[in-house]
Amino acid sequence: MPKITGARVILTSPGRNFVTLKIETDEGIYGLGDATLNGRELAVASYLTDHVVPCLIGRDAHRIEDIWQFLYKGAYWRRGPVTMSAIAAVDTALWDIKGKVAGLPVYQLLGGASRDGVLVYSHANGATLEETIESAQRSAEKGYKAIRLQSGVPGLASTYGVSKHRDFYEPADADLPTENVWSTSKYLRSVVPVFERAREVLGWDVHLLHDVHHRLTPIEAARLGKDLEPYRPFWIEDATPAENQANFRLIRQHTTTPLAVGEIFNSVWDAKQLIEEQLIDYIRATVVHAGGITHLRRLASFAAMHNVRTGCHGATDLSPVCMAAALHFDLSLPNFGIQEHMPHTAETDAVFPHAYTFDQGMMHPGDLPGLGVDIDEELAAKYEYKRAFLPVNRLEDGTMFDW
Ligand SMILES: O=C(O)[C@@H](O)[C@H](O)[C@H](O)CO
Ligand SMILES: [Mg+2]
Repeated sequence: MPKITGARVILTSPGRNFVTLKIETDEGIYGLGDATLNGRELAVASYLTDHVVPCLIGRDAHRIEDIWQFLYKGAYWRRGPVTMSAIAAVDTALWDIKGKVAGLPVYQLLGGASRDGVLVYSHANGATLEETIESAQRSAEKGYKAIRLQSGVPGLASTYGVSKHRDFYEPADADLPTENVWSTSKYLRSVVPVFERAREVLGWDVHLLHDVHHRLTPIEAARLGKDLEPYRPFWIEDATPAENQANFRLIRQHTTTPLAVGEIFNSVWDAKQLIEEQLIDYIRATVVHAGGITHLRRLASFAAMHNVRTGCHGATDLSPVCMAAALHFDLSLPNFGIQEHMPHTAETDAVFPHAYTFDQGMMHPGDLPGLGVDIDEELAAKYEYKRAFLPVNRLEDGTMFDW
């Protein structure tokens, strides 16, 4: 059995912050886990270094489930994004080690491939409708079969999903939170024209998605869902905040537009009612924020019983280590739906060399033993951690709102 001899946190910021856990064993094999919690990175780093690493030394690295239960039950204070991201990093690193010891890619340990490749969706952004459509056309030319459309809202200076950099949306770049201004009525008027134009230009063979980013009330979301029905969106995401899971009942009663939620969830318990009552179609939880591969499998199995498929979060606030883990998970899962794909910068890819590939709108985790992703520690050390926040949002009268 591989015995854990050391574990440490590696901070790096090749354009944005990433937290990585590296677990070493006496057999010279090591594993990696992503522990990045966008905007709160150091909290997870400390949780790992100060409270988790000392408990790992000397343990059998093969006992993934037991270590998961030890960290979850042993914390006493259960769940929450910091705790669950820390547990996820350990869990992911242990799957990586198990794969390397077995000489098999992680998806083989999860039951083997359930499909040839993983359908991914890209981001199309633009300050105006026309810019967004052009961005979507570039995605289609790259081979994407599914595209998320986010467009600037006429009358609002800036909004979620719209970037100053062409085709690349990266919100967490401010030393203190940037303040955006929001108007629901202006937004609601702007969405349908984007979908209408996208169908005219891109046709019907491509899946179109949209992220509402928790900004509507249930009745407003119901209206948007109905208005978008003629354009057959693949989903609308985070239509309303989900702390109160019953919120989704109202949306569901009014529209057949598929609903996705859960990138900010960290546990199966965050989605219990949503799944049991079949209030959603896609669950967005992913490896790093939802307790690792071990917990995400549990969530996906539960979802499968209620016709809910997965649609893992895959923005650039998750490192290539999480992306690799998500792809192994996606490939193996019977009730996989879609995977978000927001390519990392060349700087990030150089710090995290990886075996996963993109071809014609599909991704594959590759066949290297373990996760097939590494970290170049020398290069990583060149990019120092830099404090960064996500933006906040206020209504036009100054009221604090959901971002
Ligand atoms: O669906 C998404 O990719 C987004 O909601 C981002 O992950 C979020 O804004 C944090 O950067
Ligand atoms: Mg989202």
